[in-house]
Amino acid sequence: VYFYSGGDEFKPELLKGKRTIVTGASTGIGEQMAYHLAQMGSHVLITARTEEKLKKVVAKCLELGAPSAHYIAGSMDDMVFAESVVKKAENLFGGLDMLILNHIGDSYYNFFNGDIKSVRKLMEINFLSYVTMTVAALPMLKDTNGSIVVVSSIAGKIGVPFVVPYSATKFALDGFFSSLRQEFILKDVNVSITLCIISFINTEKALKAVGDVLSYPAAPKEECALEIIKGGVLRQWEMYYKYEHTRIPLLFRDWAPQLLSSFMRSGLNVENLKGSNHSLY
Ligand SMILES: NC(=O)C1=CN([C@@H]2O[C@H](COP(=O)(O)OP(=O)(O)OC[C@H]3O[C@@H](n4cnc5c(N)ncnc54)[C@H](OP(=O)(O)O)[C@@H]3O)[C@@H](O)[C@H]2O)C=CC1
Ligand SMILES: CC(C)CCC[C@@H](C)[C@H]1CC[C@H]2[C@@H]3C(=O)C=C4C[C@@H](O)CC[C@]4(C)[C@H]3CC[C@]12C
Repeated sequence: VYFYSGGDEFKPELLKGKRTIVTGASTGIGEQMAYHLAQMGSHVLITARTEEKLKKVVAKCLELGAPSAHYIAGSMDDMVFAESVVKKAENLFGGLDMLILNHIGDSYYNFFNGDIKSVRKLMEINFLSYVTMTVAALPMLKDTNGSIVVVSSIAGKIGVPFVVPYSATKFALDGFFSSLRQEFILKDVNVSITLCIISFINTEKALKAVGDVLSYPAAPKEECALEIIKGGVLRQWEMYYKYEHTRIPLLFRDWAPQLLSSFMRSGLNVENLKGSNHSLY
């Protein structure tokens, strides 16, 4: 099994001339994915809310060698907007090879505050918009035997404290896309789905959010972005980054969940949590 499954090798040429969408690409891992794709010669359409940042990312993509780079600004809590991103790709490129779903709405790193409205909103941004874009892009992806890449988290596989609503949206993605993958196989739909399980990454937002609470190393966003793209191109069902911070905890999850839980809690400095968000308890 090891030898026969390890045969595929990633080559940057595989992305030359491919037409891609990257969501949440104004900052963080999404921005880095856009740069990698540009360097490898892909056409990119990026999206997020902040137009000024998107403009700068597009300019850098063109500098790096993207044959074309465009942006569309808007918020993913609006499903009409989510759909319009896919339509824009159709108008610009006349087709699509890879849909990279990466954006997330703002979420706090603290005890669950009991605010249901914000849970619903996060579900719309982090989950429903992914579903909406997938449905809209499916006809084009079927034509090209393309790929869907869904960026999730180790917090979408294991219950981690202080990210209650966020974790729920990421678990939902696993349920939806892993089930959909099975149906694609049954229906001979040759569109790959790669679920990305990633651990703590050094993006500005993440470092700011966890502050002094986590004594845990953050991995580099540039490398993470490249590994996500590789996973998508190689049509892997799941990709893990960093390997040791995702695969090993996942091994413990099913066999020693309480040991894993206590290990996770032991690395936290709860007294350093920001503000007083403890109203529910
Ligand atoms: N960083 C980490 O430690 C980890 C990250 N991940 C996952 O990696 C992915 C990228 O994370 P990361 O790079 O850290 O995130 P960032 O916070 O750096 O970037 C989030 C992106 O989403 C955009 N965005 C935010 N709100 C909305 C909205 N309402 N509508 C549309 N776009 C929006 C932001 O741009 P704008 O504000 O302009 O809209 C930005 O481009 C996410 O799926 C995350 O869950 C997983 C595990 C760990
Ligand atoms: C399994 C254990 C051994 C390791 C636990 C690692 C924990 C502490 C890591 C793994 C996933 C990480 C979170 C994440 O996925 C995304 C974000 C969004 C960002 O905007 C703010 C930071 C946040 C909440 C990360 C916080 C730290 C988390 C919980």
